Amino acid sequence: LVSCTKRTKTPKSELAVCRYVLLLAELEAHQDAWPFLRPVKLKSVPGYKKIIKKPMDFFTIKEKLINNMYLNQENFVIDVNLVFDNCQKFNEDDSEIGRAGHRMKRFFDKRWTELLH
Ligand SMILES: Cn1cc(C(=O)NCCN2CCCC2)ccc1=O
Repeated sequence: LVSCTKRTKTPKSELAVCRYVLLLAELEAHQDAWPFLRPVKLKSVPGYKKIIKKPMDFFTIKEKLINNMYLNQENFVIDVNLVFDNCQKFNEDDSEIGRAGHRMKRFFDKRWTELLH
């Protein structure tokens, strides 16, 4: 993984990876992150496997980040939004996990915009 703490000038793409690492750490530390920290256990959540075609979670995103699988920033945002879109598809808005998903999405959108400027 790039050294995010190195003070020398790093190429644009390495700065982007640092932005993702920082943002992902903030998502994982959020109090409403608990439903999204690990892959949903397909055996213990009835219907999830059938309804959600592309499961995604913060831990999987971190793995992909560490294995340098995000060639451009769009793919990182696509996976983060997949977490929230899956959540909205599977959970009622007025449910514990549904509300957590909306709060996490609002938080992400705000921080992503702030980090871009
Ligand atoms: C995102 N999402 C997550 C779940 C879920 O059950 N997550 C496990 C929550 N664990 C319980 C103890 C520790 C964390 C179900 C539906 C869904 O859309």
